[in-house]
Amino acid sequence: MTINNIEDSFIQQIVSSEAFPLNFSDLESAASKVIPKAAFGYIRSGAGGEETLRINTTDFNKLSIVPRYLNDVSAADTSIELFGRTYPQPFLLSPVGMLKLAHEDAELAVVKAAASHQVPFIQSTVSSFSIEEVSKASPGSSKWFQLYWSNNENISYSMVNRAEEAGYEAIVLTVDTIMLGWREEDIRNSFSPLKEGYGKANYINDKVFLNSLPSQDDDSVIQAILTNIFHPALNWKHVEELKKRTSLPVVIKGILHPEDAKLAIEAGIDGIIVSNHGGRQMDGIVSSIEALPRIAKEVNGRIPLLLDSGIRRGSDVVKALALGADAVLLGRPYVYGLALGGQEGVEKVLTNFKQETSVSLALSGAVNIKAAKKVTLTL
Ligand SMILES: Cc1cc2nc3c(=O)[nH]c(=O)nc-3n(C[C@H](O)[C@H](O)[C@H](O)COP(=O)(O)O)c2cc1C
Ligand SMILES: O=C(O)C(=O)c1ccccc1
Repeated sequence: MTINNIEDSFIQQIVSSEAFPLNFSDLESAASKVIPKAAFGYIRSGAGGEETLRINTTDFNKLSIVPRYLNDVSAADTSIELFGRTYPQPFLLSPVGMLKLAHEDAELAVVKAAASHQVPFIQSTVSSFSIEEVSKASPGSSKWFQLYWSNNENISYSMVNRAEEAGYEAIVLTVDTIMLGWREEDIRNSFSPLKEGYGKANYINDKVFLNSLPSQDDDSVIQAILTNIFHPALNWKHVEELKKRTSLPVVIKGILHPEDAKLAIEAGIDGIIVSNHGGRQMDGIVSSIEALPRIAKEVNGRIPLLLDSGIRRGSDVVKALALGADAVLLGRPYVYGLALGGQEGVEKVLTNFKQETSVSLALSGAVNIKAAKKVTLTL
C-alpha cells in the first residue's frame, strides 16, 4: 500500500458516517452485546485469574518505539515471504475453533474476508465447517490447517491428508492444548461448546474417525471427539512422525521456551509460532512478546518465526517485528468483527488493521519488513 492510498482510505474513513468500532476495546464491548453471554465469556476469557491474558497486552504497552524520520517511506512495502509464497501484509488469522459461536457463517465468512485481503486463514481442527466446505467457499485463497493431534493417530494423518488434498499451504501443530486450561468463566457458565457439538465438522467428515466409532449417534461422536482431542502424551516423536507424513511445511504453535525452539529445529520443523494461546491455557505464564527475543536469538533466522497473543494495534506489529518476529497472527479481533458483521465485519477489522499497520511501519521509519526488524525499541 502506498502512502497516497493510505491517505485516500483515511479520508474515506473520516467522511464515512457508519460507526464500526475502530479499536479492540470498542470491538470487544460491541461484540459483548451481540454474542450470547456464555459464548462471549468463552471467547473473551483467559485461564485462571487472567493475569497472562492481561500481560499479553500490557507487556506490549511497556515497550516504546523510537522512530526514525527523513527516510523516504513513500513507497513502503509491507509484504512478507513465507515458505516460498509472498503475502501483502505481515499478518495472518489465528486458528479459532467453533466460530459459529460468533456468527452462523463462521469460517465461511472469515475465509472469504481473509481472501479479499490476501491474508492467510488458519483453520482450526475444531472448526464449525469442514476443510472441504471452507475450501469450496474460497478456492484458491491461502489457507493453513491447524492440527489438534488425535489419540488415534490415523485420524490426525487423515485430517492432514484432507488439508493437503484441498490445497492448504501448511500444517500448524498446536502443542499447548494437550488438556483444557482451567477456565473459570466457562465453569461458572457451565459452558462447553465442544460438548454442544460446535467443533465437530472436521470429525464427522472424516472416514477414519467415522470408522473408529462404535455407533454414529451424536453422543458417540461428541464422546469420541473428547477422547481424541486431549492428548497429554504428545511428544517430539509425534512431531517427527508428522514431518514424515506430509510434504507441507509443519509449523509448531505454542512455543515459549528457547530450548523448545531448539528442539523444534532439530526435529526438522519449518516454522514456529510463539504463543500462549491468547492466555486461555495456563495462567501465570510468560506473555508472547516477552518470550520472543530469547526465542528469536535461538532461532537466529533459520526458520520463520511468528507470534500471536495480544496483537491489537499496528504498533504491536512493529514491536513484534523489531523483537525478531517475521509475521504476527490476529485472534480475538477478527472474531469480534465476525460477530458484528459476518464477512463484512471481518473485512472491516482487516481493513483498519492493515491501514494502522502500514501507517505504524512508515511512521517508525521502516520502508519494509526487513527494516522493521531494525526499529529501535526502549523499555
Ligand atoms: C475462542 C477461541 C478459540 C480458539 N481455538 C483455537 C484452536 O482451535 N486452535 C488453536 O490452535 N488455537 C485456538 N485459539 C487460540 C488462537 O489461535 C490464538 O492463539 C489466540 O487467540 C491469540 O491471541 P489473541 O486472541 O490475543 O489475538 C483460540 C482462541 C480463541 C479466542
Ligand atoms: O478454546 C480454545 O482456546 C481451544 O483452543 C480449544 C481447545 C479444545 C477444544 C476446543 C477449543
